[in-house]
Amino acid sequence: MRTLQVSGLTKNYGEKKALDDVSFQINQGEIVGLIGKNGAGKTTLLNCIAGNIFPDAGSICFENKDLLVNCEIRKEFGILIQPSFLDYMNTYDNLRLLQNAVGIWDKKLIRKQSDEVLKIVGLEGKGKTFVKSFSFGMKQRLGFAQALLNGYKFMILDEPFVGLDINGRAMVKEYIKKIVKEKQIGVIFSDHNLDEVRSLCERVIVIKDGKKIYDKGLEEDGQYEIGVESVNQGLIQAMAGIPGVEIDTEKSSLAFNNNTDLHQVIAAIVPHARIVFVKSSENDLENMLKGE
Ligand SMILES: Nc1ncnc2c1ncn2[C@@H]1O[C@H](COP(=O)(O)OP(=O)(O)OP(=O)(O)O)[C@@H](O)[C@H]1O
Repeated sequence: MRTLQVSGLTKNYGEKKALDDVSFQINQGEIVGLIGKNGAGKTTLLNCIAGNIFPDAGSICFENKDLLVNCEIRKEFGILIQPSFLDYMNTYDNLRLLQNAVGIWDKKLIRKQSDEVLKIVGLEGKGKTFVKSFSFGMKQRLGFAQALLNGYKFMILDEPFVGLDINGRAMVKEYIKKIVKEKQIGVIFSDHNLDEVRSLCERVIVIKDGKKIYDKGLEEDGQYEIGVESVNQGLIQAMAGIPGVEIDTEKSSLAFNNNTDLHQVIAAIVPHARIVFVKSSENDLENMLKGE
């Protein structure tokens, strides 16, 4: 299993604790969004995983191998963190350097792979253009192309949508979903916008002041639980007509998420059982981010 395991990650910059005992796991085929306000520690965390920063404590393992020792594993990671290019080289040459770094020297293969990723990111025909003439958004697209080139096993993307227009954002999202499905790689990406994150992933990690304060699947957000005095046959039959409602007879409760209409469920319960409580974790995440 290609699992990324981050344990007890801590990084200080002098007195400043940029990361404080952060632990989580990302499985293959999983896209995880990393959210937090400015200065929360997102880039530091991604840089530690990418090997650009050495943590003060903790471990990062991939496929059960310690990444802090086996650095070469990262050659097969697609990384987009503050993309940097050699401005005096053209697009092809910038991509070629990365391919050479992972041991690809075959010129035909290099050109084929480069043309493929340039097409994906909408820079088709720009292979011979010097990078210094690129706009910020075009550089961001090229940065994503670089990440795609080496993203065989895992992808680390720091604010991949910054500077991209609507088409660019849609392209990045579509392609991330596609490769995750096809190659079953894991992806962690950071962003400030919860809607953007929701549209791409199923799980969100929130960090605040270097600490992980939230780590849940988005489907767990917006859950309802209704307690009843007792679960009877009439209630079971009534709930059978409403998709998404799970009945726990032992706890005398019903659980469903916000895809199911709360009022419809309550109306269906009332003729059969007395409601004891209604609990909602609706939009925990949204509330938490507002409260930051
Ligand atoms: N090289 C550094 N030297 C000193 N402090 C640093 C350094 N890099 C980051 N920091 C501090 O560490 C904390 C975390 O920074 P980081 O860049 O990881 O946050 P972030 O969540 O990525 O922020 P943003 O959303 O603004 O990009 C911040 O307080 C920042 O000022």
